[in-house]
Amino acid sequence: MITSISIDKNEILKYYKPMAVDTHKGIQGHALIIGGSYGKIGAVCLSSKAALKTGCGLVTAFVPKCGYEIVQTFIPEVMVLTDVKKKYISNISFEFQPNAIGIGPGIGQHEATQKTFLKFLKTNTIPLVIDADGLNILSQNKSWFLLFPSRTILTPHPKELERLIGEWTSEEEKFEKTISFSLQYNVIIVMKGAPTHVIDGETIYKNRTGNPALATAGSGDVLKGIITSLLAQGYEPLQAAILGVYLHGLTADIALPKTGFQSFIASDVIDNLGAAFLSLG
Ligand SMILES: NC(=O)C1=CN([C@@H]2O[C@H](COP(=O)(O)OP(=O)(O)OC[C@H]3O[C@@H](n4cnc5c(N)ncnc54)[C@H](OP(=O)(O)O)[C@@H]3O)[C@@H](O)[C@H]2O)[C@@H](O)CC1
Ligand SMILES: Nc1ncnc2c1ncn2[C@@H]1O[C@H](COP(=O)(O)OP(=O)(O)O)[C@@H](O)[C@H]1O
Ligand SMILES: [Mg+2]
Repeated sequence: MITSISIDKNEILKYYKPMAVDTHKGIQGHALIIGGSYGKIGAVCLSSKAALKTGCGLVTAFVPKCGYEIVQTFIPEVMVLTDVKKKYISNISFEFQPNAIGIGPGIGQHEATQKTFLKFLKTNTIPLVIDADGLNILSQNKSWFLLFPSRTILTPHPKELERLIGEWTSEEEKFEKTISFSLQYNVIIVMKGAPTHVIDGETIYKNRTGNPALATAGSGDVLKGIITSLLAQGYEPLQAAILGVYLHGLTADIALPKTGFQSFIASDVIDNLGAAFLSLG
């Protein structure tokens, strides 16, 4: 039976954990953001900065070599690992244990990237968020769906969703197909849109924050960083998805009187995360 729940402040306060007084960066969670390709390193910069500004203690970005100085300069608080290739990722490898991994922003669909993504999926056991070209690669290789770790979070926009589940002819059918996908693979689907819905099997969570100011390049990359950060901090995957979309939308609601719809950009999401957290009390 389908259940519908609103994502509002009441719902969020069931999950939200203020930071403990005696915490330190070592227990605040370490997020790994894997992505980027020549011309799309910005997606990783936005995602990584959003992850740090959402409260995880450490963030590492894994990018092709051309991204090294870009990420280090954009956000020195983030650590950077590089692939052997200059313009795209060909061999995902890291020698530490992150608490959550977000993969996909700006990663492209180079054949070598697809290969290393498959190898990564076969061995990875760390909580995972997949976005953007990570989803597009999967859509081209549907047998890989069986490799999702249980409770993986997928964050498709409508076009990415269509590539994953196929076309729909009505809103009702879109929800039916997304629910079936979530049940079949035991994944949580953040169906981005206006508004965004989080689908966990037959439970549909409808977000109540956000506005058209979010229709701007990179705002999904930022959302992915926020959700990965919450996952790294120990939130359950469903809680991380719900709290993430709520905070993301709230930043746009808070900023709107200052920026208007048109001049709000993805960095404004990041800049308003502090105010969004403060509004939770
Ligand atoms: N600064 C950077 O480095 C940035 C890097 N980025 C990276 O670029 C990569 C490609 O990502 P992408 O989403 O731009 O391309 P893609 O998957 O072809 O989808 C585009 C098509 O989807 C549709 N569509 C989208 N939203 C929709 C909606 N709400 N409602 C309905 N339809 C919607 C729309 O289709 P149309 O309506 O035109 O048919 C549109 O043409 C990815 O890795 C990402 O991380 C970007 O994040 C930007 C900043
Ligand atoms: N009109 C709108 N109202 C509310 N949220 C929106 C609107 N348009 C876009 N968004 C949000 O902005 C984000 C866009 O994500 P995405 O398309 O992946 O952007 P990008 O790939 O450029 O980072 C999603 O979270 C989506 O829900
Ligand atoms: Mg996107």
